[in-house]
Amino acid sequence: MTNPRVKQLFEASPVILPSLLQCDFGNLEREVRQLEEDGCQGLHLDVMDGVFVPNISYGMPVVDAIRKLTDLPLDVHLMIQDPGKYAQAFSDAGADLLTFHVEAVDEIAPVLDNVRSLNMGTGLVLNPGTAIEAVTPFLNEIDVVLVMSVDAGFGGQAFNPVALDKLKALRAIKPDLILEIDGGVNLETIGSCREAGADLFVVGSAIFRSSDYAAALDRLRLEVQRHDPHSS
Ligand SMILES: O=C(CO)[C@@H](O)[C@H](O)COP(=O)(O)O
Ligand SMILES: [Co+2]
Repeated sequence: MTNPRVKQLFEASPVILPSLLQCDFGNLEREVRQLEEDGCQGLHLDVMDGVFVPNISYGMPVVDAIRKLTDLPLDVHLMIQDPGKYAQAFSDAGADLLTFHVEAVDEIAPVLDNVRSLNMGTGLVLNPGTAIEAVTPFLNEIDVVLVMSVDAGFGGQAFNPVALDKLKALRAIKPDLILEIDGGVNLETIGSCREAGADLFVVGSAIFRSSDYAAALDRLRLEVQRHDPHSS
């Protein structure tokens, strides 16, 4: 891994990554500063195109604006058709780690090559209905598998435990793989995600629906610690 911010993010794991989808975009700078002050070590940015998923969020200009506000690693989750077409633009906008859905491409390998050649970390994403066999042929070529615990497209959905079996299976296949979980991760579900092997925890509602982000983050971090599979 040569991208220094991605290296920094992985070295800090286990890490909670706030998903900005539900932040106050009218006060983006204040939101980012608050998360920095609260000790966040990376940000998760959800890009939706209204085609691959039935929702539209934001694109390169917002990633670029966030890049100008912070040096934190930016984990960009592409929920778009034809992600390879936009890899250069997201690199230019300041993405550090670029993940895309296996369901969104016909041929995975050329898109991975493209992302890697742009010096971003690379990751493949699996929706709850997609089996891990869709990513297993690529595990030596990627940095992260992002396991969705909701169908991609919206924040605030309920956690689907099918993700836990996938995390466990992937961890068993490749013990040093970085595993990310996204969707419905909250105080009730984050412990089981850690036990199943997750390193990066994307959290939207459980932070942004709280009036005190710092307290919400502290409770989540404590729960991750309590369920660390490496501690006795
Ligand atoms: O990728 C997505 C949704 O498609 C996410 O990153 C959500 O934004 C997470 O939000 P919560 O499920 O934690 O509310
Ligand atoms: Co996401």
